[in-house]
Formats: sequence, C-alpha cells, structure tokens
Amino acid sequence: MVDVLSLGLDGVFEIRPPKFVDARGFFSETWNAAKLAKAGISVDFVQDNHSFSRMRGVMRGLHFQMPPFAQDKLVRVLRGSVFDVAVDIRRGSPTFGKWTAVTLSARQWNQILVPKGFAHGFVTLEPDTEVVYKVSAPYSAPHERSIRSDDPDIAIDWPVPATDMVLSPKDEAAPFLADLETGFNYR
Ligand SMILES: Cc1cn([C@H]2C[C@H](O)[C@@H](COP(=O)(O)OP(=O)(O)O[C@H]3O[C@@H](C)C(=O)[C@@H](O)[C@H]3O)O2)c(=O)[nH]c1=O
Repeated sequence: MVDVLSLGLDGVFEIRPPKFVDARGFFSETWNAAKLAKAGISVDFVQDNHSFSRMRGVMRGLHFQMPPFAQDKLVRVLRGSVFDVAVDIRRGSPTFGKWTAVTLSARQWNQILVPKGFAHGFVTLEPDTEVVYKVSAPYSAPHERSIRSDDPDIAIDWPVPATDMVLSPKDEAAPFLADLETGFNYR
C-alpha cells in the first residue's frame, strides 16, 4: 500500500510509493489513480514535466498558475535531491502565507502533492538533479506567476544560503506575495 502523509497544510501530502527490488533492479508504480483515490486524492493529470539542474543551489520558484489554469502537481526526483516547498496562497485561508517542505530524493523515492491554491518551489541540494512532475492543467504562460523565494512574510528556511542560489531572471524579478493577485480565495 502506498503511504500518504500530511505535511501539515490543507491537501499537501508526502507520498511514498512502494519499490519492489529484485536482482534485476526495481519496479514501482509512481502514480496509481485508484490507490490514491482511496487515500482521498483525486487528480486528473494532463502533462508531465522534467527539469534538470546542473548545480546545487538552483532555485526554481515560487511558482503557480492562476485559474482557470491552476495546477495540482505531483513532484518527484529521479537523480539527486531537492528541498521542496508548498506555500498557501488562498486569500482568507487560516494558513495563508504559511509554508511546508519535504526533502525529495531519488534515494528516498518520495513525492510531494502540491494542490491548486499553493505556490511551489524547490532548491537543489546536489549537482545534476532531475525532477519530474505531473500537472493537472496545461502550461499557460499568461497565467503563470512567480513569488519571491525570499519573501520575508513567508520566511522559508531554505537549507542553501541565498548567496549560493542560482535563479532565473524571471524569479529574480518576482514580486512579494502581498503585492500579487493570486486568483485563489479560501472557500
Ligand atoms: C513550466 C513550463 C515551462 N515551459 C517553458 C517556458 C520557458 O521557456 C522554459 C523554462 O520555464 P521556467 O523558467 O518557468 O521553468 P521552471 O523555473 O523550472 O518552472 C517550473 O518551476 C517549478 C517550481 C514548478 O512548480 C513548475 O510548475 C514550473 O513553474 O520552459 C514550457 O514550455 N512548459 C511548461 O509547463
């Protein structure tokens, strides 16, 4: 049975799929809709993404897409490791602006489910890290938004010093959560 653990925020879970190891190698179901539905997780995924980061300290995020292109994301690591973060951006939520995190690694074979209404980001902990994730809505450039990963109102305790981080120009220029229309309202 697949282990599903709450990460303390509404709908954010760590998922640990079983891995069947034998003399040839291993086999693992990395997404099984019926099994996850039994754990209360129902998502229709429409796109798979794969990113490669050359060095430790690559910071991607915090990202989300506005409705109607909001995305649930199921994220895992094929090589290396990341510190992976979800932030509640639903205005009016009792946990608005709160973050939670899990270290994802190829060795641990764990995943994070980041639902709609949450921003997502990660920093790589090792060089040559590959991250793959499923998303429940297609990419839409006009709907994508970034929030500063060093937003002091969110105050994420990243395990890599800011001076060692590598950001895209888009993320360097990202606004603070307080200055952003997220498009998500609680209930
Ligand atoms: C996200 C995305 C990007 N692209 C293109 C746009 C751009 O030219 C290039 C690189 O895009 P980015 O710089 O946005 O890539 P990246 O910074 O890796 O963005 C990703 O970060 C993580 C944290 C997420 O949660 C993802 O949803 C996504 O936002 O890839 C697509 O074609 N499809 C996509 O779904």
